[in-house]
Amino acid sequence: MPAFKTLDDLDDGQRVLVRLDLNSPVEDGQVQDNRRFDRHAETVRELADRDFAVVLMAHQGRPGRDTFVSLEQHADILADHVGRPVQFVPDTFGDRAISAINDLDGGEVLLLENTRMCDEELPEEEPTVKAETEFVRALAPEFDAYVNDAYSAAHRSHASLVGFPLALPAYAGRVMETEYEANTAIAEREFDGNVTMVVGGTKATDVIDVMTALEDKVNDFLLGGIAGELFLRAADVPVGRDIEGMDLFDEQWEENEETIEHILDEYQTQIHLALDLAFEDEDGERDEIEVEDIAEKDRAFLDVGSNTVSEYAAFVENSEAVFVKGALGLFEDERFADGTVGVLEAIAETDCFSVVGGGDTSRAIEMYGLSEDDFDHVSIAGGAYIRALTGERLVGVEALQSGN
Ligand SMILES: Nc1ncnc2c1ncn2[C@@H]1O[C@H](COP(=O)(O)OP(=O)(O)OP(=O)(O)O)[C@@H](O)[C@H]1O
Ligand SMILES: O=C(O)[C@H](O)COP(=O)(O)O
Repeated sequence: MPAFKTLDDLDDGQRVLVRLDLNSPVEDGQVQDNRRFDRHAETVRELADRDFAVVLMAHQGRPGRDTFVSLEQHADILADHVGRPVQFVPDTFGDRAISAINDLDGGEVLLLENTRMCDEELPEEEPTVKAETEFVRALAPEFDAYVNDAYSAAHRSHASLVGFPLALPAYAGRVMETEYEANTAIAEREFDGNVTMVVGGTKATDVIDVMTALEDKVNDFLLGGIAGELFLRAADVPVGRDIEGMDLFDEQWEENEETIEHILDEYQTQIHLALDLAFEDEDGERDEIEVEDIAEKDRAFLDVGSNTVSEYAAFVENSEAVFVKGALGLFEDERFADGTVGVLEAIAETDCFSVVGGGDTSRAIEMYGLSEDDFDHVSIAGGAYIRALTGERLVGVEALQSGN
């Protein structure tokens, strides 16, 4: 059990400051609705129903990027999910924010402006330093308690995440609680049978870190995506050609070649590589080729093939627990979704303990009509999920734990 307090330990009707992670894709200035809103709405609704005056903090993007925008749109999207109005004030901790907080009654919800618009939020510093910022010192006296629900940002030592737990009694929100439990399961739980990990996606370094950290915990790694092709390359298969506009292979190969070759050599029996791969033929259709028939690096591969899916599905069926990190193909294009979706379907049909993580990969569940209920947990975390899998500590979680 996590050594942090939860909403069950909090008396109703108080004034609470709640950190969410509503960091979202932004297209042409429009904030895109996504699963983070839906998940956090549960925590917000519970607090409002219990008559708390609920003040929310969250971040969006990083200074200098197109995604660094106000949280005004987030308030409207969140209100739809919570089923209650969510007021918004374009201020982080100044007079306007304090006045809006003072005007808030029990059962009402207010969202403050993007925490990263406050200069003291971002530089990564020790919690004790963050607790002394004006940001924390101005807001904390307005509240009885601080709730952190932003598991997916818990790897950042920012003021809104690590400063407030030192200034107020601190509690974990419902998202924090469930994400923590599921994502640390691979490190902390003992499973009776086989533990399988599906690793794909575009980030070779992440995949390598996960495999190295979990070699004792995981019986079988099923590889796909760009990472899988880099491992095939290490096994002397001439693959890893980029599609136009993407530079996914050569740089990552140069950076990771030695480590990939070492891992392949060291953990041979645990590592399973694609048997066949899919590509786009001259007519724009999906076609497949056996890996052993690939003679030249003359085309880009965009998915694992159907024999690979069958083999990977068989591993899944014999597993006690399956963890997923990264997609097996370019699933956003329907022609190349078979690998990712086929393996997710196999997991959904099997009665194993399952966790699916990674912002992109978990999107495939929604896109292809799978039900989240068929998985034990679908994480809304990216960087924090990887860190949890590799056993790395999360400062935001530690700040909650040390306050108790
Ligand atoms: N063969 C391929 N060619 C091009 N893209 C691929 C291929 N295989 C997988 N991908 C892409 O990998 C992406 C997922 O990779 P990523 O490493 O970002 O994983 P994630 O765990 O879902 O995300 P994140 O870590 O960012 O939250 C998908 O968007 C998919 O299109
Ligand atoms: O979206 C995320 O993964 C988290 O909100 C962290 O965002 P960051 O990588 O910009 O700190």
